[in-house]
Amino acid sequence: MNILVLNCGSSSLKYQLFRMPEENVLIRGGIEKIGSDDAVHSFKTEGPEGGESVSTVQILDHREALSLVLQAVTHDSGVLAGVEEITAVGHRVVHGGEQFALSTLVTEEVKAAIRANAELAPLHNPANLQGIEAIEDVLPRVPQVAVFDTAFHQSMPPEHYLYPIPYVLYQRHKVRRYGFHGTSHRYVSSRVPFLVHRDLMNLRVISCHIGNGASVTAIQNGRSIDTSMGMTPLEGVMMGTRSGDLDPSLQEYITRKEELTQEEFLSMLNRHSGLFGISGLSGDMRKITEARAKGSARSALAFDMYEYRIRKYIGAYVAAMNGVDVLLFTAGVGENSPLLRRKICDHLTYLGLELDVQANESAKGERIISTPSSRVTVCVIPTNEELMIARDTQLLVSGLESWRK
Ligand SMILES: Nc1ncnc2c1ncn2[C@@H]1O[C@H](COP(=O)(O)OP(=O)(O)O)[C@@H](O)[C@H]1O
Ligand SMILES: CC(=O)OP(=O)(O)O
Ligand SMILES: [Mg+2]
Repeated sequence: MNILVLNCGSSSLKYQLFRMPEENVLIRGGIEKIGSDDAVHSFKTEGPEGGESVSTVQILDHREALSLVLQAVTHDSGVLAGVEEITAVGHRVVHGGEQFALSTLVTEEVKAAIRANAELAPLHNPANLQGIEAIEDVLPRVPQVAVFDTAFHQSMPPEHYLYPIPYVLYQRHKVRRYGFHGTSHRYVSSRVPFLVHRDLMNLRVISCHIGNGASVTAIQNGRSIDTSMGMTPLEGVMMGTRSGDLDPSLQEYITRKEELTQEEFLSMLNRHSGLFGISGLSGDMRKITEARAKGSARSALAFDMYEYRIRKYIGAYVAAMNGVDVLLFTAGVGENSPLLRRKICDHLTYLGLELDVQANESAKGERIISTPSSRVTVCVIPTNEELMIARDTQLLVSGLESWRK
C-alpha cells in the first residue's frame, strides 16, 4: 500500500510517500512560506532514477499546497500513475489533549477534538486540520489517520502532569501538562534496544529532541514518565525562538512596562525569544555556532544558556528516575551539533558518563558516542516521525480493511 504522510506546520507542509510494508520512501518533499508569493516547493524521488526539483510558486493556503503535493507525487515525478494509488494518508497532529493516547482514524469526532484543542496549540493544530480537510475534499474515500505529538506522554502520572495551581482548573478546563514531540521520542526510544542490545523495559532513557522546538523526555520501562513541554509547546528548555520556562509574573510586568497585549506577549515568547531573542541574530543553531566561533559575545551567551537549560532538565530526570542508563540526542540540533552534545556531557561526568570525543565528532547515522566503560550510554539517533506515522497508519488501515471484509 502507498501511504502519504503529511506534517502541516503553520507556514509549511512536509510530506513523504511510503510504500508499505516495505517502508520504502518513494518521494519526499516540502513547501515553505505558504501564504506568500514566493513559497518554495522542493521534492526528491528515491531510487536509481531518483531526481530533485525546486521551484518558487505562489501558494495562498494549505489547500493549494496540497494540490501541488498531489501533482508532485503523480504527474511531476511519475512515482504514482494517479492519486487513486494513494491507499491512506497519515497526519502529524500536534495536540490531542487527553482524548488520545494512541493514533486514530480520522472521523468527525476526531476532527472536532482537534479543533477544540487548537486553543492549546495555535501554531500547529489549525494547520493540521486544514491538511485533513484538504485531503477530504480531493480524496474523499481515502482513510486518514491522526498521529498525535501528545499521545506518547499520556502515560505520565498525575503528580508529573499537574501544575501546582487550584485543582479545579484541571477539572474545569483540563489545564495540565501534555508534552509534545511524542512521535519522535517514541521512535528514537524504540531504536535503543537495537543499538545497546538491552531490553527497553529495563532501561531508564533520557531523550533530548533538540530541533526548532525542543523537548527532553524521561522514559522508564518504555513509557514517558515526564517531559519538559507542558500544556503548550512553550514550556521547558530554551528553543530556537521560544523562551521555555519563565517566572509567570513576567507577563504582568512586561505587558505593563512595554504596553503589550496578551497576544503580543505570547508572540514574543514564541517567535522572538530563545536563541533568537538572546543573540539578536537568529534562532538557527548553525548561525549561532558560526557567530560564536567568530567571537560574538551575545551568540556565545545564547549558546551557553541553551546548553545549560537542557542540562538542568537532564539532571532533573536523573532525579526523577533515580539514575539514567541511556542519554540520547535527536532532531536537527541534537543530531548535528557535536559541540552542544560535548558541552552537555562535559558536565555529566559525575554520573560516570564518558564521552568518546572522536565518535561524537565524526560519525553519522545511529550511533553510540560514549566509551565502552561509560556508565551511561550516550547515543545519537536520527528521528523519523514520518516513518512512525506511516506505520501507525498502515496498522489502523489494515484493521479497517479486514473489518470491512
Ligand atoms: N549542522 C548543524 N549544526 C547545528 N544545528 C543544526 C545543523 N543542522 C541543522 N541544525 C539545526 O536544526 C534546527 C532544525 O531542527 P529540525 O529538527 O529540523 O526542526 P523542526 O522539525 O522543528 O523544524 C535548526 O535550528 C538548525 O539550525
Ligand atoms: C510541538 C513542537 O514544538 O513542534 P515543532 O518542534 O515541530 O515546532
Ligand atoms: Mg520537528
